[in-house]
Amino acid sequence: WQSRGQRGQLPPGPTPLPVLGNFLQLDRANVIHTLVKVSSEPPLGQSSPVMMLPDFPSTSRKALSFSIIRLPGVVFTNGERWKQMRRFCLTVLRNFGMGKRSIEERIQEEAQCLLEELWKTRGAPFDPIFNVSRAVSNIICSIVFGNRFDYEDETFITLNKLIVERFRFAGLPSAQLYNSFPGILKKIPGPHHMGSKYAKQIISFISERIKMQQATLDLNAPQNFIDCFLVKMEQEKQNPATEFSQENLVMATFNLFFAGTETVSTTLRYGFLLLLKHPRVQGKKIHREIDAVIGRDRAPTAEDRGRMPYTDATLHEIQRFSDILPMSLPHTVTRDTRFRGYLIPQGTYVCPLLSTVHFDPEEHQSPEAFAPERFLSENGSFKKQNAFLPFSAGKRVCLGEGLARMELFLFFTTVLQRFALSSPVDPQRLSLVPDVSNFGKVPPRYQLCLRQR
Ligand code: HEM
Repeated sequence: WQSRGQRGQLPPGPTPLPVLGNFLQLDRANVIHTLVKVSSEPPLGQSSPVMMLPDFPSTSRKALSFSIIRLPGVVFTNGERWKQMRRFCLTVLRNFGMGKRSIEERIQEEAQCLLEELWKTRGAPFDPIFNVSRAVSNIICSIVFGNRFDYEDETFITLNKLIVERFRFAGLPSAQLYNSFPGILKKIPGPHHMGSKYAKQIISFISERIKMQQATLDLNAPQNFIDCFLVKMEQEKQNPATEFSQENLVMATFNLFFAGTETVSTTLRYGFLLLLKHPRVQGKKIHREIDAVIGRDRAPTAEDRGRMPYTDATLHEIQRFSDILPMSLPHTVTRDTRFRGYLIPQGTYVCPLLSTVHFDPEEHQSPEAFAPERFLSENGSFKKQNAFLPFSAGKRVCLGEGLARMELFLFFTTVLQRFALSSPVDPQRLSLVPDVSNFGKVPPRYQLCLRQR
């Protein structure tokens, strides 16, 4: 109440309750729905929609800004630490992409391993969740750990399950409740602790790997992200202000491993589901384009994308429609900021709603429909859309965008080059309603059948 009265220039939002803030006004099964709805209702006397700031209880807002600034790693950090971590991660990703085996070749090889796995299904219905996530995960694993894992490796299977569950958990009401009242809920047992339990297990695996690599490190020949970080730690060990610490190593590795696995695999899973729901897109158009441009005798390459406008448009539409990070990641306003005539005070915790971009009816005709054609011009060439920000924008834009785009294209076309996808149930009955939609948007589980082409 105080801040509203004092400033009088804050963006409008629903009236918060004492202690609870706006918590009870959120549709907890679909938080994004509430946020998008409120953000698109223009306030009295204004014609343009305004960003709405959900009022979480003030204690948690403080706690969130505080923890965001202090967490180690690259994703949930700010200032000098973020600058150094981001620069380092980008350099390593780039260098490993230019090594003797490029990232493109690694993805092509992994896509062949995925095909072998898929062949084993012999047309029977299966849930693609872990086949896809293990293949995708192996790419970031080869960059951060320096090796891929066998799909049957027990540790790898467990890690992938943990990542899937951790991402899903972030979208559940219990995670939301925990974020809103961390001080109290930390002390009370219950399912809201599952998120940190999953994260701790992944972190413990990473810490073990680091120890192993530390023991065998050749300072003159670093082989992967962890090695490069260890070399940097050694070089900076006399610098008391260094950001190249053990803690940042563990969390930056966790950030890359997690972000590099779950995002791409969730998008692909949503993509295959959308193709089942819309057989016309797959059969007539994508298969035809793959046959015309790539044929059946060689593997797809990143270069093919430029000559495959329909497939490119479909991948863009899959990313727009699946909108897997509808609130992007949390940001903090670093100084008092004027926005459309309102004042957002320094230190305010804000979530850019990427959903309002992807489902903006003024930018996309019938935004609820899946229509790759919206990314095509009249003559059939690829048409860029401004209202397309799955990787967000600005200084904090996704660090793995280039890698993600290459993975999406190569995994998608390699699978579709060899298989026709079909659903064991009538496509009309397939649901596209996300399993959870909050921090992350997760597609419902479904069964898929593959027929060799
Ligand atoms: C389809 C795949 C992906 C999508 C949709 C996606 C989306 C995003 C979004 C929306 C952000 C937040 C940007 C912001 O704060 O404004 C982000 C950040 C980030 N992503 Fe991705 N991402 C994807 C794949 C990847 C991959 C493969 C990696 C691994 C290399 C990765 C690593 C990161 C990291 C480290 C950040 C934090 C960057 C920073 O804070 O400076 N992402 N991503």
